[in-house]
Amino acid sequence: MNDKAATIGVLGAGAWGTALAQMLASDGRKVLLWARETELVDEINAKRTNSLFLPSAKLAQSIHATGDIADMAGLDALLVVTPAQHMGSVLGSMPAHSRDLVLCSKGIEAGSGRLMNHVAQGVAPHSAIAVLSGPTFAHEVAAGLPTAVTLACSGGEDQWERIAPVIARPSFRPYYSNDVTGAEIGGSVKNVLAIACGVVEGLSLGQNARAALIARGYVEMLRFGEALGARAETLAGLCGMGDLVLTCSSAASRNFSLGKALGEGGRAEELMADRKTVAEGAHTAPVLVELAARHGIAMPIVTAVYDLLKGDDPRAVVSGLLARPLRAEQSPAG
Ligand SMILES: NC(=O)c1ccc[n+]([C@@H]2O[C@H](COP(=O)([O-])OP(=O)(O)OC[C@H]3O[C@@H](n4cnc5c(N)ncnc54)[C@H](O)[C@@H]3O)[C@@H](O)[C@H]2O)c1
Ligand SMILES: O=P(O)(O)OC[C@H](O)CO
Repeated sequence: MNDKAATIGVLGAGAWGTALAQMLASDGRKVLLWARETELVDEINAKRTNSLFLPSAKLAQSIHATGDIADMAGLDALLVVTPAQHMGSVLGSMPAHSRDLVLCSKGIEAGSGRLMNHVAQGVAPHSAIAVLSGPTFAHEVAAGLPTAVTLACSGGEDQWERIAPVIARPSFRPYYSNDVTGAEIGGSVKNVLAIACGVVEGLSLGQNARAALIARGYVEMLRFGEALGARAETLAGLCGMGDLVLTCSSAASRNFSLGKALGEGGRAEELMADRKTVAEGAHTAPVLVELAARHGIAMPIVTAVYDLLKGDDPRAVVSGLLARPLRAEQSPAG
């Protein structure tokens, strides 16, 4: 595939899909953007805005929106940017084709416990899967601010050489990895930890507590990742530690802000019902707790987030975390 001639599309016109389309179109390249909402297709094509999910951006002329997923079928490369729980159904509704699928969602499928690359490979067996993940607030990428990501390619360096030039831009810099599992686990686990950091903020527990939570949460990410075959060096990179630092320190994160509202006394059910945007950590926490139990891995912070989402009192959950037995920092018991 010649990178200038490669045709590219984005599946999903939430904040992140729209920002990625804008980034890809920043050099004038044509980008086809599939939106689930009919009114959004019309708005993007007529007004060059996405008032539902990314109101801050004025979209490039070379982005064309479609509501017909069959239009995406013949493209060389597709960035898949649906909420994690809907990736299987959206990809499954598209005609089969052999192409590069770059997965940009961060989550684990509830019920099956599958990572997104397994979900995608199940419904699109002829595609070559890659995972794009890292510290990436959509509004900053749409504004052209400098951003670096991990681009983990299941097809190794051949796939990287094919897709990196199609995706990279002067202010959007992918780094190569072949650790697809690590790239996915970093992005999925950090969302749950960001909720925990938001709770710390909502309860006014201070900066020390937040730093402790980031460091101890990272140990949980490492422990879980290594059990599932991720490499520690991947989790130390952009898609793990990089994204953890971003999301755990900014109220611009939907996960952090959900946690903050929980810490301030909001009820999880009501907070979730009011949202039109996705806070993936709330969907990932229950399945992560299940997987951790299945693999015999201690994840006390992830479990605490799960308890909070079930409606437990935040102060009681924090007291429970602090009351655990004292142990060595590297203890597998958490
Ligand atoms: N927003 C960011 O800054 C950002 C950055 C990196 C990764 N991500 C990840 O990208 C993924 C998409 O997030 P987003 O921020 O673009 O979403 P969003 O919260 O802005 O928008 C919600 C999206 O969910 C879609 N949706 C709702 N119900 C659906 C259904 N039943 N079937 C299919 N789609 C449905 C909507 O069409 C819309 O695209 C998530 O996994 C998220 O973690 C987001
Ligand atoms: O707003 P959040 O919490 O979904 O985070 C967005 C991105 O994942 C940050 O990298």
